[in-house]
Amino acid sequence: MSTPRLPRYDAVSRLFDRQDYTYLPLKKDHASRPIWINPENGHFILEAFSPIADQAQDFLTAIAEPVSRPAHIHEYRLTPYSLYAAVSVGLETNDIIDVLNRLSKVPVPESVAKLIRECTLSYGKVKLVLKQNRYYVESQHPSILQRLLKDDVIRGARVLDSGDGNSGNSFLQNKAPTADGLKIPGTGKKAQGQDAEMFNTLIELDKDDEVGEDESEDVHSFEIVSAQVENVRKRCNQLDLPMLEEYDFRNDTFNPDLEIDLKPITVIRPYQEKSLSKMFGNGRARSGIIVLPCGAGKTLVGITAACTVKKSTLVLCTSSVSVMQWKQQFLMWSNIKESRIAVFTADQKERFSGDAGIVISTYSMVANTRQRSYESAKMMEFIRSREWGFLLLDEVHVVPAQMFRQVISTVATHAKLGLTATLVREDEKIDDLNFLIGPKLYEANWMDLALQGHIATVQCAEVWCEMTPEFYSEYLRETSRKRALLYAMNPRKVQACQYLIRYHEGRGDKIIVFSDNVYALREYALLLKKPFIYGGTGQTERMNILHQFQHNPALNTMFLSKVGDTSIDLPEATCLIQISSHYGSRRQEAQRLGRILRAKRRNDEGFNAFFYSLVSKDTQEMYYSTKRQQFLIDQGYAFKVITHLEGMDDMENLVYRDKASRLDYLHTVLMASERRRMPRWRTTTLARRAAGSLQSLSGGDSMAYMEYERPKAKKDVQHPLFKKYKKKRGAA
Ligand SMILES: Nc1ncnc2c1ncn2[C@@H]1O[C@H](COP(=O)(O)OP(=O)(O)OP(=O)(O)O)[C@@H](O)[C@H]1O
Repeated sequence: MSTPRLPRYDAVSRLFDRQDYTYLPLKKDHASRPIWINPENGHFILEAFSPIADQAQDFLTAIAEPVSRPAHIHEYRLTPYSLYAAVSVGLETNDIIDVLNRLSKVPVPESVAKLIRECTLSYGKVKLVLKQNRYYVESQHPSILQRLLKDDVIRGARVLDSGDGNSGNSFLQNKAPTADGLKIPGTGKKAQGQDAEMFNTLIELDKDDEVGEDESEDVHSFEIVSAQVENVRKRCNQLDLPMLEEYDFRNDTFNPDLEIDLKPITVIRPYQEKSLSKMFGNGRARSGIIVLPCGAGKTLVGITAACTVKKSTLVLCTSSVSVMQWKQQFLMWSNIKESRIAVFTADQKERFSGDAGIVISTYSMVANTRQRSYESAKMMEFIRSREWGFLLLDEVHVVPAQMFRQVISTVATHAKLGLTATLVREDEKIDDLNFLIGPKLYEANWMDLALQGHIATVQCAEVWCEMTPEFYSEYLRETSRKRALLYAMNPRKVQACQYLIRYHEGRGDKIIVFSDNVYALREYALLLKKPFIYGGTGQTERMNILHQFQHNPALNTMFLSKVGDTSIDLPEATCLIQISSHYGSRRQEAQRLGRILRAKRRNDEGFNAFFYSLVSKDTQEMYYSTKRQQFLIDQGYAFKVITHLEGMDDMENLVYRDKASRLDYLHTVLMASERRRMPRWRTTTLARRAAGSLQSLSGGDSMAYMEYERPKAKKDVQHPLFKKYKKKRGAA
């Protein structure tokens, strides 16, 4: 091996310190290649302005985790999970290294190639397939099955007389099913064609050799006892041979078919098609997670997947409001008969007619292990006693891993699809999803969808509001609990809110003002004479306000607590103002932005939606605000900082203009805090209490909404390859 060249030292070298990679030999034609590879940490930098950036982006999203994707330069990170996902959508070790080499300005560093080889050689080689209600461990590589059968646990789980004429001494040999006859657009030949095209352009692969490989080769398998599936899965993970889960739904004659198709008028969008092609690319249903921005139509993706599988489907959502929305969307997009859809919530316990159907419920209803009403217990028996073709899991990022385990062990299902907008990766619970549901199959780029007009273009701004001297001196004196109250109620912030509402109402916008703090929500709304909705608002009043907001031109602003973060589809809204928020939740920030991404007017010429975050200057809120924005910044949003709102101080009827009224107001705020007239509202406490009260009002009990500090990794749930990888990184 040749010795590595040393960095070239020049005038700017000191700025790069250990990140000086000028020693890496640039290829002659590097200018036409779009990727830089960091040999030390497996990060890729993509020049998003390159003519082949689109193809490169497709490829990088398939093999790596997007870290940050602003307009011109994108950053991706290679991880064992991302490589696991790459293999699960059909990419092979050599393809990955070859394509990377084609796209890279420098030869693929050996450290990176080694990681790819280590993580992918064994991944995807073993599949768990449920055929006619029997579980098979399947592989195209007999040697791998032999290796598995040397393991006591796996050998013990094997069915020795499978009853199909096979003695169990030799592997059952059969043909892998072909992808023909698959109906959803983009998952059949066309999607494979697109993939093939990309590969051909990039690596000039021989199509016959590579693309159709899976369809022509023999596969080998052995049957395992269904009660041992979980143990075998665990054991395979420990042996660095994780099993991919696939459902051969077209050959499943055991489970009755469900009559469901997309309506002819339903046209799915290209990115929805692409995400589904990752799931159904080889004619079977792969379990995994699809990540699409808020408002990009995850519901239709889930419905199209259900229309493809055409077997009994269980849909789980976070609240009873979502349950009703899913039902309505199934009826809107597909031709399913209403009698075939059943709803299972605290208020409704229906069953579908016929032998196949859809049940829509909440995670908490299905995971609940407490004493249940007679009706609920019967409904659970109905769910438990049958085999489900497809399990659709909505908003997987807010559901604790324990709840998933409960659900997954309760429901016998062949394929699982998780849907989410923000897969926050450093949370251990999110990591668990990879193995509880499956790998991430697809993640869309927010900016691309905005450019194509599928979601709105949003101008984001952080408005810095000076604390008034009275509030600030109180702030400096107080404990952190009261501090949070003071920066939320800062009179300059109230004024900014008043000003922005007036300005945007004047432009014809419909405005939602968000506050996590119910006390602040009420006070602001009452002062500015606008309606507000929070957990305690009755259903009739809530519906009335939402209806007025949508249809009454005289009502253009409403205040919403965190009950409005999800499950509220208000395409009329074009402007968001956030006055108080969870202290560091990037996820919540993204979900709030999601409320305006679906703006009806998004395709009007020059249309922009607006997202303002009001922050009290020189307080802790500034730190939390910066932290919250990180996810959106990584998606390419730029937050402008506004330090002065032009004309605000001269505005007619500006609240708290004089010192006396501000002192009065301060007194009221402090008194309110003392008397505990409001919910205890230190942010962490509020979050915990809200999980018990506000969410239960909307049927979302037990949802985890807070973002947690990264907990210590639990040894037993961590994939060994990941451990290995971490160890190596630590040692490096
Ligand atoms: N292919 C399509 N054609 C027309 N309209 C679509 C299509 N896909 C989605 N929509 C519309 O886009 C809007 C947003 O869809 P949906 O509510 O499923 O988004 P979402 O991704 O679930 O958002 P969130 O994460 O905020 O819940 C809906 O009004 C839906 O009807």
